Amino acid sequence: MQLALDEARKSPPKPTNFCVGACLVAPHTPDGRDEQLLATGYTLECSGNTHAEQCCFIKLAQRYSCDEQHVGQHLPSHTVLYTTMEPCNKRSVGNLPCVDRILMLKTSDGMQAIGKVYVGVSEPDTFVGVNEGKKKLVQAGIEVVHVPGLEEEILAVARSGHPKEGASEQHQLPVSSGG
Ligand SMILES: Nc1nc(=O)c(N)c(NC[C@H](O)[C@H](O)[C@H](O)COP(=O)(O)O)[nH]1
Ligand SMILES: [Zn+2]
Repeated sequence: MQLALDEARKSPPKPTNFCVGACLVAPHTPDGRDEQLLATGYTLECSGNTHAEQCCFIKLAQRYSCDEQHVGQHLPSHTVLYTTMEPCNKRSVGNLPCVDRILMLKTSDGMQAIGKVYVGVSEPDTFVGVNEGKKKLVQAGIEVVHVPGLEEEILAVARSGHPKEGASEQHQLPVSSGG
């Protein structure tokens, strides 16, 4: 999760979303395959209003010269996604939520390419209320695991573009005395 947090710190702060970081990892296997970092991503890394998880998939699609929805065929089985904030389930108009992007990634034998998602924090209800995404992932057989211990740092980075608590009072314009 630390690597994902390091990625999140690279995201340009904005008041209208969170700075999130993600990475895709092929875990080591009993038959000796070493753990391998497949891709990293952070919010707004790729052009457009892109999310961290989405950037991982975009970069892999570029690497494999395929469409984003076919990236799954190039992923080893049981690929793991680390994301500092749980994948979104609702986006602004015209953007596919990251939960749906994860679910569409299938291996060549039709299995979910991503088998496990580690999240640093649940999504605060700042923008979209309750994020129902975890349920959809679990229903598809994807394990969602909360990694405790970095919540404060993750949220501080995520909100780095948001107005500071109480800041609004300091910048209130003096009320004109009419006239
Ligand atoms: N998991 C996750 N990764 C990200 O990279 C990111 N920026 C968010 N943020 C969630 C937040 O709810 C949405 O950013 C707002 O709802 C605005 O939605 P848009 O991003 O404009 O579609 N969540
Ligand atoms: Zn998202």
